[in-house]
Amino acid sequence: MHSLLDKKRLVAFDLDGTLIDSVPDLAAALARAFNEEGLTPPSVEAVSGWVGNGAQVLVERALGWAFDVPEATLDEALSTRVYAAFLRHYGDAPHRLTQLYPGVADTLKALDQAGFVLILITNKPERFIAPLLSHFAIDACFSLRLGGDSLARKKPDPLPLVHAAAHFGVPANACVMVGDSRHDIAAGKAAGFATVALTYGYNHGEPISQSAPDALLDSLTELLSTSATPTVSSTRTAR
Ligand SMILES: O=C(O)COP(=O)(O)O
Ligand SMILES: [Mg+2]
Repeated sequence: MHSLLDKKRLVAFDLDGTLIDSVPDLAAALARAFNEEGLTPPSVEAVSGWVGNGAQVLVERALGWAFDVPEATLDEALSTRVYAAFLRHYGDAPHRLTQLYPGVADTLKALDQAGFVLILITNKPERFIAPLLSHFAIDACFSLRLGGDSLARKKPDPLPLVHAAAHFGVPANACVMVGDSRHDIAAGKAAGFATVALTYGYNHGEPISQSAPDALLDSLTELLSTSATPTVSSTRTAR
């Protein structure tokens, strides 16, 4: 196991950009919603820069781009309509193009078998969690699943993390947050969790190292390998 997991009991995982590469389906649903309004859909790459603060913010960022206006000045009726259409289209096809990142299923199973409490904390609406986890056959690993609308506040607020730790009676210093975006690392630090960042996900186009996580990994499988000898990734950790 990675040394960061020493004496840890609970590991919280982010979903989009950490366990699954979901942007192709998010972009496809957005494209359908935009087409219904006669709007030009954004590229998949643009969408990857807007993921991280939940579905509603994603739609607002996309509309802000389409009209070249600040999101706060968007027409409310249009935003509401496009958001509803996006939810409908995404719900129809949440895993047509989406893929599990390499090594994810085996890593989760190994951590589960090693006795860690595994939980999922995503900013995605809760309704999409179950179909995605069951499609990729990783649902049984998680003892708790929280979406962006499950509690009063979502990441970067620490509330879902604090809630999960309290739910299982695990002190924060025995918990780890694993994610791909600055919102995961900010929430983890604010909750008193150790933080692990993945370099391959979506972080608004910025290197996640800027968030100074406790560990920076290029693959989730590195959680299973001992880090007693510093690796290329772990030497980057402290910055
Ligand atoms: O829905 C989003 O914007 C991001 O979801 P995540 O928290 O699983 O990365
Ligand atoms: Mg993410």
